[in-house]
Amino acid sequence: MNRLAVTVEWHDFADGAELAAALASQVAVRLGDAVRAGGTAVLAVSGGTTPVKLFEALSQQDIDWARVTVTLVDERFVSPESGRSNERLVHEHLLKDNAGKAKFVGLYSPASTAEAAAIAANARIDDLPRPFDVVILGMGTDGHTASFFPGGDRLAEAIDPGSKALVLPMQAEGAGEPRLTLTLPVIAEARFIVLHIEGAAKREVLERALEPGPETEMPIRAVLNHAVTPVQVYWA
Ligand SMILES: O=C(O)[C@H](O)[C@@H](O)[C@H](O)[C@H](O)COP(=O)(O)O
Repeated sequence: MNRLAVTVEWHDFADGAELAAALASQVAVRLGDAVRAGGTAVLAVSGGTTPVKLFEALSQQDIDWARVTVTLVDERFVSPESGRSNERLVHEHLLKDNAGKAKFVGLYSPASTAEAAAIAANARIDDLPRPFDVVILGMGTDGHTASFFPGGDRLAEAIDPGSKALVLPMQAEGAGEPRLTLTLPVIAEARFIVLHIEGAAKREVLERALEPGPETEMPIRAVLNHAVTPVQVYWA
């Protein structure tokens, strides 16, 4: 495996609340700087259960949210009304209060198949300024991030650093519904990449992923190996 220079910077916290406050403040600084420098900023967030406290803390940050576009790292191919929808999660916990002024670009659209929805999402992501300013990733205990699931039907393309696609559909044993995911290049090129994980089990999984091994076995390795900036690990 071509192991590039992997740099991670650890930021450890006593608990999730302390982590959420610190990370929300750091993300707000980065977004504020980006807006002052270029007029706009793009933040891509992941779903799941871990980021809820972070989203709540972010929604209170006092920055020029009207110039920020929030998008998703990945999405379940379900309607935004579904309890499984990341778009719904972001609307409920992040796009409110101060952050209610932000624009939102989702990955889901009511297409007949995840493939068709991915093509539509690809066009929407292509319309956004890149590289993104901030990308916040989660990780599963199987070593997946985004919807880069081990055994995923489109995993090879999704983690190909030369992928021309920006969004791909993904089906995998551990994924539940069909997924829509940003591809590796969109994530790896971001100006500030955060990996937000909580608990001892996920820390052990990440430490194993930092050892040499196939990216297809622990797809978080694809981000660790190709990120253009040090991956900021926020752990509690
Ligand atoms: O849509 C999703 O599920 C996420 O984008 C996914 O990549 C998530 O970050 C991990 O599965 C961790 O999820 P938890 O935070 O729920 O452990």
